[in-house]
Amino acid sequence: MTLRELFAPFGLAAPDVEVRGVTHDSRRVEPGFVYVALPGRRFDGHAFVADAVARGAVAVAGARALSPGVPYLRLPETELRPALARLAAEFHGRPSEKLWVAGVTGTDGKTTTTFLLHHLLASSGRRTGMIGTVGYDAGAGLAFPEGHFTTPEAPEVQGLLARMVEGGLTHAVLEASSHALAQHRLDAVDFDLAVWTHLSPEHLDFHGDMEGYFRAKALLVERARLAVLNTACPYAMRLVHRPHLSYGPGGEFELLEVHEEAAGLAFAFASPEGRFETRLPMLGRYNAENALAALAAAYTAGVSPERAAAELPRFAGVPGRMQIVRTEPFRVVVDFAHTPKGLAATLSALRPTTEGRLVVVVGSAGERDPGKRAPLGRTAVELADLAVFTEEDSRSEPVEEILAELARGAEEASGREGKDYLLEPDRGRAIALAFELARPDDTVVLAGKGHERTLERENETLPWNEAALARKLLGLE
Ligand SMILES: CC(=O)N[C@H]1[C@@H](OP(=O)(O)OP(=O)(O)OC[C@H]2O[C@@H](n3ccc(=O)[nH]c3=O)[C@H](O)[C@@H]2O)O[C@H](CO)[C@@H](O)[C@@H]1O[C@H](C)C(=O)N[C@@H](C)C(=O)N[C@H](CCC(=O)O)C(=O)O
Ligand SMILES: Nc1ncnc2c1ncn2[C@@H]1O[C@H](COP(=O)(O)OP(=O)(O)OP(=O)(O)O)[C@@H](O)[C@H]1O
Repeated sequence: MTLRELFAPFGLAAPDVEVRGVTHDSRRVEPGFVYVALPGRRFDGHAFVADAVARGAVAVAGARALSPGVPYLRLPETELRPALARLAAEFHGRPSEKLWVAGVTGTDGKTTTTFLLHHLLASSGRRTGMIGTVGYDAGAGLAFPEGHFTTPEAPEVQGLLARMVEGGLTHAVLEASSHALAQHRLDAVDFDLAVWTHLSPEHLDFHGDMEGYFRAKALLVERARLAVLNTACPYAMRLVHRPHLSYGPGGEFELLEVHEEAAGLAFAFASPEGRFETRLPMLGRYNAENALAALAAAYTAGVSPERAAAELPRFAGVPGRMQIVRTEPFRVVVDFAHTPKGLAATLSALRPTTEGRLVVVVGSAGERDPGKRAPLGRTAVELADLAVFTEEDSRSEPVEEILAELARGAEEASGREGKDYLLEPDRGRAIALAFELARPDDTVVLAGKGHERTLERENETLPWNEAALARKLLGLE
């Protein structure tokens, strides 16, 4: 594509030079790129215009009075991010228009519902890609890029969608974070479907209040042709004026019975095509709700509830999210929970199907949110029977100090009797210790690392794969 073609819709005459990319980050500029300067919290992208041009940018977009020496698209500041999205989409040939695209939004459940929908579409013969917190799959299997977001910036989103189109994919499922929606990262994505899980207070520092948070999420529903809305979420019910299908109590898709078992969930659901029974190899009752959302979403793409019910038992799970490593003689689960609330949800979800004790291995990251350490320690001993406190990306902070904070929280726990926690700074040894101490019918939860592929220490970054390490220590591989 040439610069003339790319800038014409913005009313700027530009020469016929070939454009080779679009980016908002001067460090990623290569010869032939268009650089879009964005004002940020830490930097003002306009300060890097000269740098971008020196690296070979053939044009710049920005909001300030500048003479960069290459064609300059000057826009009001509020239009820069939307323009970044539009330029990236045009550069990549508007790939979302060639795909059936679903966006999944909500406070919790986005990753799980995205994976479930991807599974239902792919297993019923639709070549499907995915972009989300865990990573992306543009057709060649799941990739776990470092520093990956839930929803990447517009140039990455559009680039990945273009790879999907080139690879012959026909469907894509995207996690849509509220940050991404507010920051126009998904502006130029043509959504066929919006899936809404539920809304509860989060990220209010960014959005101001619940209303701002709701408005950001609502953008997805307003932009999509059709929505799948949760009847149990009052915020979703404010969007029923939009074309939609409902799931949840009284909805078109409804859970009829849910049984929690050691290796997963067995449930029945009502659908527009009748009642079906299925099994989901996932733990946690809320995952039946995520599955229901995915069943309704897949239905809108033409996957019958009968077919979907037959495919759910083959779901491989979400890497690092309540991932079952094995079930006997004691159960081992890897989960990403790394906040007090997340850990409480995970431990509470596992308790009903744990006949023996609940053992948790957990740590808290260095250089991040130190205030959560003591509450994490406290939650661990209040809701588990035994906690092993260990490292979790301690970075430049001494592990012992982080462990001391976790232990301090544990000591404050109500109803605590005696010593129900241990300290082992080395994560691998901590996991091995938990396995040594586990008895038949116990559940051992390895919390905090989930799908992540590195463990950060002061002077080294180790490759990490918690589920693989657990399997190795258990002699399973
Ligand atoms: C709070 C937030 O959303 N921050 C986003 C914001 O960062 P910022 O305002 O600090 O940007 P900045 O570092 O000041 O830089 C300003 C501009 O100068 C550019 N720059 C900077 C330095 C340089 O040498 N050259 C250069 O061009 C930057 O690329 C940027 O365009 O603008 C950046 C560029 O667009 C984003 O990458 C960055 O996301 C950061 C990484 C982030 O952590 N975002 C999180 C909060 C996020 O989006 N999370 C959601 C999930 C939330 C959830 O549900 O949990 C997600 O979708 O991942
Ligand atoms: N439907 C749901 N209702 C309430 N809580 C849920 C639901 N689904 C998931 N959760 C909780 O949220 C946690 C994260 O789930 P998931 O990864 O699917 O959400 P997410 O919205 O994608 O968050 P992230 O982007 O951080 O991964 C789960 O471990 C569970 O505790």
